[in-house]
Amino acid sequence: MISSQDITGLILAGGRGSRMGGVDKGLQPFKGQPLALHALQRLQPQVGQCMLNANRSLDTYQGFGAPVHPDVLPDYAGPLAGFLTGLSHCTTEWLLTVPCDSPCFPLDLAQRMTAAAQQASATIVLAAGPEVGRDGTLQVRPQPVFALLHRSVLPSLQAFVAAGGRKIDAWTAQHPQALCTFDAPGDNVQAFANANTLQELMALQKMPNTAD
Ligand SMILES: Nc1nc2c(ncn2[C@@H]2O[C@H](COP(=O)(O)OP(=O)(O)OP(=O)(O)O)[C@@H](O)[C@H]2O)c(=O)[nH]1
Ligand SMILES: [Mg+2]
Repeated sequence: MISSQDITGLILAGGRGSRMGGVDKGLQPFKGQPLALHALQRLQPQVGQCMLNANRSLDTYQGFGAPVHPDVLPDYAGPLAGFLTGLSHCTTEWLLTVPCDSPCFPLDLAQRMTAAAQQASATIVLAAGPEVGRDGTLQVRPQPVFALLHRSVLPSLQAFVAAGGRKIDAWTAQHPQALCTFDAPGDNVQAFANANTLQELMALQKMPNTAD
């Protein structure tokens, strides 16, 4: 069994936030506290230790009480740059990533992701969960910024990004991987709701079933 102590949680807060007008998204308030702090507090009880990946306002992120690491790659290379940064600083067997802008993620994320890793003997597990499709219906889709990565995949990720690779699925496809689906009865259909714009963030705050 994989113990929670074998997992380092990583909050991804290193993006441009362009759809939010270029603000530092992790610092935008959600229910009275910064999004990234909210995500950190939701992940901390699930794992042995946590760290934050951010590229701006590093002093503010430092104040959240977990180590802060800016991207090891320049120029906002995307979420894989966050994965690479996290794996580069990870001293546990596993790294579990969550984005800062989906503050309602499952409280049993780590437990179910590690169970999926063991069941499939996978070195990479991606979450899958409901999302509102273009036709307005809920569809279960991969949520690839929610990733459980075994530390052994670091050299492969280094090589992939060094060759210019930026797409998460193109990289994960190179490894034994599993999908962990969060669509059981009782699972929150809003668990992976994502605030990319200020309007989406306001809507997320007003949703009734997003409380901890
Ligand atoms: N470290 C790092 N993380 C990133 C980067 N780009 C996106 N992310 C993170 O990946 C997750 C998903 O990002 P998006 O919401 O698609 O992108 P964003 O940059 O936050 O916002 P947009 O610029 O509006 O796309 C978020 O947690 C981001 O913080 C990057 O260049 N570096
Ligand atoms: Mg997003």
